[in-house]
Amino acid sequence: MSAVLDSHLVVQRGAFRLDIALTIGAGEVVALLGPNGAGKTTALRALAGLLPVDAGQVVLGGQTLDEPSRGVFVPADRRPVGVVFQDYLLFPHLSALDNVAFGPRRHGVGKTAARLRAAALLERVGLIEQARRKPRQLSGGQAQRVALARALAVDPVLLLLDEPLAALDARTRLETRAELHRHLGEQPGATLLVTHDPLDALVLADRLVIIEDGRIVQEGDAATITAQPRTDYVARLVGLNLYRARAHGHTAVLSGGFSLALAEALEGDVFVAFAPTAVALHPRQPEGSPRNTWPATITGIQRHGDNLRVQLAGAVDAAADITPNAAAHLNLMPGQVVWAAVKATETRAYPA
Ligand SMILES: Nc1ncnc2c1ncn2[C@@H]1O[C@H](COP(=O)(O)OP(=O)(O)OP(=O)(O)O)[C@@H](O)[C@H]1O
Repeated sequence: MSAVLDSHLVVQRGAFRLDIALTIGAGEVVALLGPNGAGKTTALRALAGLLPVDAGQVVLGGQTLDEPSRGVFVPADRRPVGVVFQDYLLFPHLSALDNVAFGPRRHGVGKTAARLRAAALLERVGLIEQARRKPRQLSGGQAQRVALARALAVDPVLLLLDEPLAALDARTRLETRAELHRHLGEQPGATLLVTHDPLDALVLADRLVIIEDGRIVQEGDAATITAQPRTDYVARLVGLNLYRARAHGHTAVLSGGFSLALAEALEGDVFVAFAPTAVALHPRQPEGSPRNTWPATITGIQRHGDNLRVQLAGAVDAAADITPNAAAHLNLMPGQVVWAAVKATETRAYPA
């Protein structure tokens, strides 16, 4: 796959430094994920041309848009880039149609042609009936679709989506996510999606790029990342308990000194991971089983889908998912001490 976007973004903002290489192919959707303050918005603004890079370069479709060492900088409104911001930023005084026609008009398209193009795009996102409405007369999901139509109206070589579903309620989000998936499938250019939501990333993106503190910590397809997370943030993202340890054969010694029995034999520095559903809770130490067991204090209990997620502090800090039925049996409460157990066969270990 040839790269449509070929960039190395170096941006210094006070003490924070973003330094990432980002390449996206034709028709490819990449999700940029990371904790608060990791630099996602900074990367997006640099690509949009709202913030120049301090070093590196942005090359899009073979055209250099930003390269400080050569004195090249193409401003935002002359870049073939469409942006959907988190809060949509539609012009409140313009109709849905004129909001969508705005981009083509700025790119020099005549009024009639721009409005025809806008109507075709509103048709495509299923909003032609609402074409004359002002943004305040649209629902959140409809405004999101107008924002997408507006971003697509300039035939972007690069489409940037900043938390495009964040403002929607759960139900609308589900429908809009599926619809967005369909539109992104038809988008011939490169797409970068910035999100906090792992589900958005898994549904919408071909590849995930995870950044922490301005650096890429892991990238790849969802299956690879889910199977082998390499940081705490990534582990929480994919819903796993993750530990650094030193392995010797079937035993891994965690940094706190606790020994875990592993299913596979390894040597040296490793990651050990297991799912919260693999952690069983018992009122007393379970007897005569080949399990890893340790006493733990309950520090929190939250709803998690149909189950309860129990946070445990102890020799191994972990999250455990248990059914409401099991929780009622155990009469679980924060502060209570229970025994946690994980079978060796439920653990996954891989070299660090
Ligand atoms: N104008 C600024 N001047 C100095 N530092 C800034 C400025 N804007 C942002 N930063 C810093 O840059 C870092 C990255 O911020 P950025 O908004 O890119 O992160 P983010 O990953 O988008 O976070 P969030 O998920 O919270 O939106 C943060 O540490 C932030 O404090």
